[in-house]
Amino acid sequence: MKKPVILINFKAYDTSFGKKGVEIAKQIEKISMEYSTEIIISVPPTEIYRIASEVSLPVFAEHVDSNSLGAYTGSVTPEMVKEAGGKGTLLNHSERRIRIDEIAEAINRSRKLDLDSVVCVDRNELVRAIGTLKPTSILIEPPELIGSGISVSKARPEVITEAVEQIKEFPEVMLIAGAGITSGEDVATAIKLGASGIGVASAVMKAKDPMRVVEEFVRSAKSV
Ligand SMILES: O=C[C@H](O)COP(=O)(O)O
Repeated sequence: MKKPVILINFKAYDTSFGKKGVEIAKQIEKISMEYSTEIIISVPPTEIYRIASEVSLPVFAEHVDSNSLGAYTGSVTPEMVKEAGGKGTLLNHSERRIRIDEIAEAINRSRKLDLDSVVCVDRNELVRAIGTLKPTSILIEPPELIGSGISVSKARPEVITEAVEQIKEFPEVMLIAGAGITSGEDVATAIKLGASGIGVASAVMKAKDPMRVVEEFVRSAKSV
């Protein structure tokens, strides 16, 4: 993962899958190329293969299961993500919590497969505990701000600065901030507060013109 990290989580909006999902991914790819900036997208499991085949962006899973291969109906494992063309995974998103032992197992399996892991936490108290597991990155998101349009950068800047302090114990782990990121200013503020980048969903996936939004985010991230 490269700084500034811009991670766009597709979630499960009506724009997140099928032709619309591919279309948004292609628009994001255009901006990524134009600005020579890596943009990571995390997509639903059904879309990993399709989107990874259509664009050159790093495609992440929104979640993986940590069970081993075998008789586990419905599971999506790191091995499957890798085979589908994925480059990494989100873990423990507020909308998809998993246990700490599952997080640890998923990080280790991902690492062995050369997949990046981005572990979401909802509060500063968890940064150290997750940092010791050495994921590629920790994404801190106060849950009450997710999807609110009120950004963590403006409403809870102390969450970012505290997490940035705590992550210093783990120099190989990056700290990303998310929740309610809506404007270029939100992106720039998060980075100025010390974050390595941002995670975002609704401002892009629900936008009338996602390209315009992504372009504004990238320009702001690069301007800091
Ligand atoms: O994974 C992304 C986060 O949950 C942020 O979502 P949001 O940008 O809609 O607030």
